[in-house]
Amino acid sequence: MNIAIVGTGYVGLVSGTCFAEMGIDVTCVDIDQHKINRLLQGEIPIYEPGLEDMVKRNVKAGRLHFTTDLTTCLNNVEVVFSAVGTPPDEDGSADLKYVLAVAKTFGQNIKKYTILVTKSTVPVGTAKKVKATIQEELIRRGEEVDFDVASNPEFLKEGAAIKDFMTPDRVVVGTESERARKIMSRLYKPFMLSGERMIFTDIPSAEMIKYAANSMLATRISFMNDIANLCESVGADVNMVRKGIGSDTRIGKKFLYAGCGYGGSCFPKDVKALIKTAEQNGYEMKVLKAVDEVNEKQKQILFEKLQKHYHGELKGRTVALWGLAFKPETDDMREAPAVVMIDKLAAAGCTVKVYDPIAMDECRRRIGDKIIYCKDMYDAAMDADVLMLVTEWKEFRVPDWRTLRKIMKQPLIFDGRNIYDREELWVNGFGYYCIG
Ligand SMILES: NC(=O)c1ccc[n+]([C@@H]2O[C@H](COP(=O)([O-])OP(=O)(O)OC[C@H]3O[C@@H](n4cnc5c(N)ncnc54)[C@H](O)[C@@H]3O)[C@@H](O)[C@H]2O)c1
Ligand SMILES: O=c1ccn([C@@H]2O[C@H](COP(=O)(O)OP(=O)(O)O[C@H]3O[C@H](CO)[C@@H](O)[C@H](O)[C@H]3O)[C@@H](O)[C@H]2O)c(=O)[nH]1
Repeated sequence: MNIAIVGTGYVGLVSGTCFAEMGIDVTCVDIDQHKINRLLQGEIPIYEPGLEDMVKRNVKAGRLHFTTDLTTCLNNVEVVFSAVGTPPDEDGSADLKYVLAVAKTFGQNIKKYTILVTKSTVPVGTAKKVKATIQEELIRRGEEVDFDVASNPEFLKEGAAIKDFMTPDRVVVGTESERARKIMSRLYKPFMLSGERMIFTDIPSAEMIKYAANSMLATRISFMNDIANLCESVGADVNMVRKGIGSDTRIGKKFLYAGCGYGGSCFPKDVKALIKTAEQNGYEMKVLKAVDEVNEKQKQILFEKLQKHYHGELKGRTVALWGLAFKPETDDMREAPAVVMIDKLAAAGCTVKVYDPIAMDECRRRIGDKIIYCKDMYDAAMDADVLMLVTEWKEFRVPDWRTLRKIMKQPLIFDGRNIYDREELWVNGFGYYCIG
């Protein structure tokens, strides 16, 4: 089977490579010539554990190709996945210009039955717009070519993307034709231990499932952040509360970790987009508005604690920041809490020394030279008044407390992900603040 995947970002490159791993012939297409050139030279433009080896293996096996030319490869494929970005518009709604541009090229060039599958996260009603765009182009050409559209939202998490794609909890496919459904079943068969994890729906439901899933997960996080803040006021321990409620199987253990806010390219934008979709349909998503508001505040909470500790006198302090990426195992800094923290610290007149195992280059690209980039975690902590942990990379979990106490100006830690043991830090002579 031959397929094309348009958009060679986190979703497109991972999905394409995983399909190729299953023996499918995949052409990955991107308009970014620089990105495609790098891929053609064997360079992987993003950091995702395990991806580089898998890309190389499949390129070598002749099953994975890269191009900027969607037009030509359309002649040879049965299915085209659209995995382009859907960034937030100024008003918070999803910007569909890239999705519709792909639909246009598809309509202008298909010569035989092909399915255009939207993998990007798009609001309900997008498939209709995609279909109308293709039909318009076919009318313009004066030709009739059979095609289908389908919705196949992606649920992978960055940092665990390959595992998530290879062994998905479920694959959701919204279709409106039996022919498309059969082809999609065949395509995903290698990933299914049993057919039960393949969920076929109508297209609007598939589009909604993606937003509802992300919104539910974001809701759990904001709820736990609210609980953590209350725990602090009443003298309860949020980690114990998490264990206590998570062991109720109706609640479950995952996505209950309090912290300095959720970031990334998905939760913040998808929560906002769903609020907007509701508004456009005359409905108010009260819960989600609160989820978003709690998260915006939560990203500032460590800074507020720091301000309180120093009675508002932050000017001239040196702060070491451990972690820049929005979560461990990725170089992605989109909507990362670290960005908010850096802005606040810099505006307050602090010197900020940062270290992240993978996201240093990405940070330089985004933030430039207003902060100091350090060669390792201890270099960042050297002569710092305070150490702030924002991203819970594994290498930060068991630091050498004795060394830290020696090299820091003051032994003071603000833990934005609750990874350290309060008692252990006190025994080692550190001042310790966490979430909750
Ligand atoms: N990042 C994630 O973890 C994740 C997970 C699930 C779903 N999603 C959704 O998937 C979509 C893609 O996300 P991403 O993080 O991979 O985005 P990304 O920004 O990493 O990649 C998008 C790619 O699309 C390319 N592109 C844009 N227009 C194009 C066109 N007309 N033709 C060819 N290429 C084009 C861009 O150059 C870019 O390389 C979004 O809708 C996102 O919400 C993302
Ligand atoms: O208990 C938790 C779990 C996560 N987070 C934060 O939430 C954000 C998002 O984390 P995660 O969901 O692991 O990463 P993403 O790659 O953004 O994945 C989400 O967004 C993707 C894009 O839509 C979906 O495909 C995934 O299913 C969904 O988990 C990060 O800042 C985490 O630090 C918490 O604060 N507490």
